[in-house]
Amino acid sequence: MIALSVNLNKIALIRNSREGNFPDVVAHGRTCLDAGADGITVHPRPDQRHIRPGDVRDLATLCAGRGVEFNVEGNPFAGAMGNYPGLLPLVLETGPQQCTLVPDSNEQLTSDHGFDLNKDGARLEPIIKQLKDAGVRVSLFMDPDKQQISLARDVGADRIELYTGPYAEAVSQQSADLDSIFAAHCAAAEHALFLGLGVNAGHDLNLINLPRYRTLPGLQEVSIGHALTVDAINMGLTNAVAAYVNCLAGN
Ligand SMILES: CC(=O)[C@@H](O)[C@H](O)COP(=O)(O)O
Ligand SMILES: NCC(=O)COP(=O)(O)O
Repeated sequence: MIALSVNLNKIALIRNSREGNFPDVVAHGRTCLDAGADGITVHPRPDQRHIRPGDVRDLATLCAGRGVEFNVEGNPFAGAMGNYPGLLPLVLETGPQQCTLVPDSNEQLTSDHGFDLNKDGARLEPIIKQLKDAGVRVSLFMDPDKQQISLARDVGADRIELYTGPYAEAVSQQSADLDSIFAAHCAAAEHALFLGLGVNAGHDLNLINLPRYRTLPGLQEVSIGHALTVDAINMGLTNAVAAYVNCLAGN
């Protein structure tokens, strides 16, 4: 079974376009879980363009109460900004089951690459240890590069999350490179499994590109937000979550 973790960033983005709490991010998280999602993902960014620290606290409480996985993503090097305390303090305070470390700069529109662990491995290692000592599973956002994935194991990660943006783009463009891109993801996943790492995946996955991606060897979890939120506009959130659950089950 491949777990579906629904990313609520885009619900928060709409909420932040007005004063007040509409739509309510926690209520939408509850609806996703009621509809069959296995967990919730958020990616707080220092500029608080969508998820705010208070959302992380409230969703941690929701997920703990439901006994489901809470996955907090972000850049561990970004530091505090305003009332954003920095990823590590927020994760250590809220105790999610999983923290996915992502090498984003504050200026990025969205995540667009995995870690270069030749560059960042040494400073990630103590952060990973601190998170694991606190009982938080650590996943690293990675490109499908076997040498880099070996380094992910060496710095102590539990899992990798394969960055699926280029795969999704190749599907949407009907690119001639699609088969080789997916083959590289499969080889990367096999390598991670061989090293004892778990395999997650995410970014721009949708109902069109997921049927193939779900066949990735050993895939444990996908986190999906943008496309699922757009689908929810058309079909409703409960139906959208159910569609993704069915798709992951191969139906
Ligand atoms: C790591 C990843 O691929 C997603 O978390 C993505 O970065 C979503 O973040 P935004 O919703 O800010 O684009
Ligand atoms: N980790 C990927 C994620 O949480 C969702 O990304 P997207 O579906 O919003 O592109």
